[in-house]
Amino acid sequence: MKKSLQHYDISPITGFLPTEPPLQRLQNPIFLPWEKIMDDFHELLLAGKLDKHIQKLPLLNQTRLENIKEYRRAFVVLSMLSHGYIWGKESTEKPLDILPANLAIPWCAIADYLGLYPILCYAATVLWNYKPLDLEGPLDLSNLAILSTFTGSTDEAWFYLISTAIEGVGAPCLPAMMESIRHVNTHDYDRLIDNLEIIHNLIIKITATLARMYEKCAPSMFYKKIRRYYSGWRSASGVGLPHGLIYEGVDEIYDGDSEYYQTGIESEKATYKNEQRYRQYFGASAAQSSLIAALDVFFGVDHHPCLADSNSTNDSTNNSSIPGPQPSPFCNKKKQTSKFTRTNSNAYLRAMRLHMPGPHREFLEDLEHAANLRSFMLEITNEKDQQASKNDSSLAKKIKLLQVYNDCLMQLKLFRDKHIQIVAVYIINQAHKKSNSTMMLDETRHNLPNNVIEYNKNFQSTPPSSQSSSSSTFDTKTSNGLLLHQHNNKTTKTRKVVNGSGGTDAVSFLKQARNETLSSKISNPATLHSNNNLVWEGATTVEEETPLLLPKSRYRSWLDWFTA
Ligand code: HEM
Repeated sequence: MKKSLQHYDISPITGFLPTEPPLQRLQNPIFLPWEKIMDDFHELLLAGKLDKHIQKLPLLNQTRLENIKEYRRAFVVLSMLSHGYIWGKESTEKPLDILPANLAIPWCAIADYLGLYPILCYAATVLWNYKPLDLEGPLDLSNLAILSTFTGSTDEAWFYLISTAIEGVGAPCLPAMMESIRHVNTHDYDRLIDNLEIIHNLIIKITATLARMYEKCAPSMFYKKIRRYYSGWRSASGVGLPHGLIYEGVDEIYDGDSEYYQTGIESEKATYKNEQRYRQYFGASAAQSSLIAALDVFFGVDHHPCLADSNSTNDSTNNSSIPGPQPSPFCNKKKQTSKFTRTNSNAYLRAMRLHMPGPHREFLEDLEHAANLRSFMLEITNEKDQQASKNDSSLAKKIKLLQVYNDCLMQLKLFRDKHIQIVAVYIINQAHKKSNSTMMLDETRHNLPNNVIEYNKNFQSTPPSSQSSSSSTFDTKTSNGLLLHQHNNKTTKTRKVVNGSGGTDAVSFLKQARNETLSSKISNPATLHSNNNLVWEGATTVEEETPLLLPKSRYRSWLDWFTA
């Protein structure tokens, strides 16, 4: 890459976390009214008085913020205040759909400055929301504290800090990626292998950090108390914001952001047309982590459209959550116009990039162009009919390189496996517990946890992706086990989809991302012949863990695997 990591606001030491710890408080007395509410934030939420205090806030002039650290702190504060204001209501009350101007105006301006949307995001909860206990200490769980939370609980702090620690632990991946790109260009196999091994070990540490989620964040606490606060206002009819949110004083007529608008399904586009003053944004999600996205781009993991992209225009007709071997024609068409689709034609993941700080998003876009590892791997493994002795050193290096490349993908896949287990425990199981107990959908519609959307043939609302669902579609969905619960009888057909914070059909989407990681592995093209010679026969991608030097006949194609 031509530009340095620093150009993208990335540190070789701290990665996407800022080089200096985030500001704990805005010191300029002008901003005291914001910080004062933050001082009593949990208490005000608990007492149900946050909205009254917010309504009395003066409109502060955000142009008095002086540097990036202040802008980031202000963004964290306004994100917390705004989400507290919208989602802090008693569960029986309908959320307000207008954000008052004293929050909306500065929040939008600050978001603009940071290259973000005015909505809570990963940067606000994870990247700019921690303090190291010891300034000289490591950025890991032994040395991190949180700055702001909604509930004041250790569970919520831990939930954010796991991601902060992942960013800290995984930070050295970034210089190693840059090095690797250079070594691909110079065909320096040894150094390339060294750097890939570094990344491989770091992904193992990332997964180990993720697995510590269970230690201090209780699933029920997460599900019942924490999660509601970081919901967005897109596809939010189930939680009482069918049109989204009006940012008072910002846009009397909102004409929509074209890129964001492109990810909308037809019905939402109509909402934009008729209710132009409403904005709709996805809520916060660790899917907005630039680190995990960078690993995908670097290794060339292709993400395809899926059912979970209920916001993608083509997906309304595609009920399969299994990725096709190639991006759909829709995506190829989009590739010519959108800069986000080179390896990533999944509308939700693309939309998540729009919720990353501007420079980090720019980094991913440039990395899309610079990433050369996968094409290099395919190039060398596709060299056909190279015959060499078993001890040929260049062939041995190629085999080693292929092995370490595949091992990295395997670790990324194991990260996703662990993540899916966590989602099952923290969301799916919790949603099922909850729905088995009490819920009467039609009477308490907005009390529904925002991740369970129940579609019933007799209700007016229809599933986003299957308005003409046939029973076979329902059957396919039911095969997801925990994810979907289907109940059929003569008069009603109901299905429950457990959605992610972004409104996606969570487990199908996550499994797809996991499978796409695995299917990026490249089979070893070298076959050991009876004359003790290795023959390099040209590779295909593989979908299962396969030891090197297996005869090619033992590899299964994606199609075979799927059919099986
Ligand atoms: C209790 C902990 C967690 C839960 C319940 C959870 C839940 C989810 C859900 C439901 C999704 C689907 C999309 C969405 O709704 O946004 C998702 C996506 C994602 N999450 Fe998490 N998550 C958790 C922790 C983490 C952590 C710590 C990371 C690491 C930084 C992470 C990284 C991702 C990524 C990268 C995606 C996009 C899909 C993919 O690339 O595989 N998550 N998560």
